[in-house]
Parts: sequence; structure tokens; C-alpha cells
Amino acid sequence: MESVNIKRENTQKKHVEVKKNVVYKTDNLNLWYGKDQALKNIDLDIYENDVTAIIGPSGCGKSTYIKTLNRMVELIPIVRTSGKILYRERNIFDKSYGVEELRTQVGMVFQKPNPFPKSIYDNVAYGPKIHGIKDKKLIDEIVEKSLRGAAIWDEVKDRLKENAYGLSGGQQQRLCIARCLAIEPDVILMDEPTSALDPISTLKVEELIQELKQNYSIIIVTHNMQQAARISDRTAFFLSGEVVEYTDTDTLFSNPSDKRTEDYITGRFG
Ligand SMILES: Nc1ncnc2c1ncn2[C@@H]1O[C@H](COP(=O)(O)OP(=O)(O)OP(=O)(O)O)[C@@H](O)[C@H]1O
Repeated sequence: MESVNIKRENTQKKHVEVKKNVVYKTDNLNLWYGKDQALKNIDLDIYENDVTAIIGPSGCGKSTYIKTLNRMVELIPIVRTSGKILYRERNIFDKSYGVEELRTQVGMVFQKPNPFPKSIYDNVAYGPKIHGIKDKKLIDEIVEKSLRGAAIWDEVKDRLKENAYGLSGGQQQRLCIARCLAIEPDVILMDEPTSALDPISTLKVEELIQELKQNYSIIIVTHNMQQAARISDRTAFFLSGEVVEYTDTDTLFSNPSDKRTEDYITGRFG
């Protein structure tokens, strides 16, 4: 069970109201798997250069929501949606919006590290190559920059030609983050990116997320409320497919406005 009192470790992170650009605007989104409704009337504005955490009990729709943001849910034939998701003011459900175009802007990191069965170098070079970059020197530069950006360069620079499967789980996850950075996305979606990692690797990925938010907007699903409290600027609490509360992380954990949020963060359910 999660601890009863979740305090922000770094009190200097107190939310300061600065006018930020909206990256994603979710407007009355509903989603059904067949007859079962998994998301209900979701309205959420996600801000630029924020880390936005999505929390809530198992089955409340967290993964479904972030997989809707890059249209991954479309791979499931029984899925039906209504409402709008505007990414940089464009409705991602518009027929004219190509999914490939969206995914060059929006990268994703999954729960389990999923490197390709290729070398460390090729894992990172893959995205730029399929986007048509052929210049070897430029690809070398992108690979190094991405691995540095994912805080793994020093650990792998002498073994770039080795298979990625030889890396530890934590290193594989940072490699997957590097693979995501190589396509120079605007937004990074993370679906429980540390749940398969040990505490030290988790800390490294959390520190990395803090650095990455200087340049990217990050949306992270996490089961771990302490993690949400440590690393996020804003938190949305989902329950049974609805957003119960969405506010700055300090307020959500110290002074929630909804009784259900309070019950959840104090470990009374979930
Ligand atoms: N492919 C699918 N087909 C049918 N129903 C699904 C599918 N994926 C998810 N669901 C249902 O949608 C609801 C929300 O699931 P989702 O995985 O989004 O929740 P979650 O909050 O991410 O859960 P967890 O924390 O356990 O990963 C659940 O009732 C789930 O059973």
C-alpha cells in the first residue's frame, strides 16, 4: 500500500503559475472497447515542458488515455471514440492527419524495455534512417546526441556494435528513451516506464525525466504515487474512466479538492 503522507521532497518545486502553451487539449473524449466504456468525458489540457502524471487504480483507463494521444488504440479493432484531441491545435482524429506524422512528434516509452534485437547503435539509428536520413556522419551524430540525452552514452560508447539485449534492464530502458529522442519528438509518452526496473535504475530514469522536461513535454502513467509526487508538475487522478481531479501536483497531494482523490492518495483504496 502507498504511504499515507506523500510530501514533495523538493519544496522549491512549488508550482508557480506561469502561462504555458497547451500541447494537448482533450475535449470531451469518450472511448469504448466494444460496449464497454473505458474513458468518459475527458477534458484535459497538457502543458508544454511539464511532466504530467496520470495516476489512478488498476483498470481506470490510464494506459488507454495515453495510447489515445498517439492513436495507438486504433490498432484495436473494437475501439470507438468520440470527442476531440487537439495536438498543437490540430485534431488528431481528423482524416487528413497521418498517424506517421503524429508519431514523429510524439514518442512513446513502454512499461517493459523493448529494444530491437539489433546493436545499440542500430536501435538508435533506426528512427532517423526510416525518416530518410542517409548521411552516416549525421546518423553518428544523432546516435551520440540521443544516447547522451538519455544519460547512457558513457556506459555504452565503447560497445555500440554490441547487441542491445546485453544491457541491463535499466540500461535498456534508457536506450529506448534514446531511441525515442533520436526522432526529435515534441512530446514523450511514458507508460509506467520504471515499473520493471530496480530502485537505482528507477532513480536514474526519474532524474533523466527531470532533465528531459527542459526540452520536451512528458506525460507519464505511473502506479507509484511517490513517483508522481517526486517528478511531476501536474497530476490527473483517473477513476473508472473519468478524471476526478487534475491540478498541480503539490495541491493534488497536499490539498485535494475531491474526497475520492483524498481516499486514493491516503491509501484507502486502489
Ligand atoms: N484491448 C482491450 N480490449 C478490451 N478492453 C480493454 C482493452 N484494454 C483495456 N481494456 C479495458 O479498459 C479499461 C481500462 O484499461 P486500462 O488498461 O486503460 O487501465 P489502466 O488504468 O491503465 O490499468 P492498469 O493500471 O492495470 O494498467 C479496463 O476495464 C480494461 O479491462
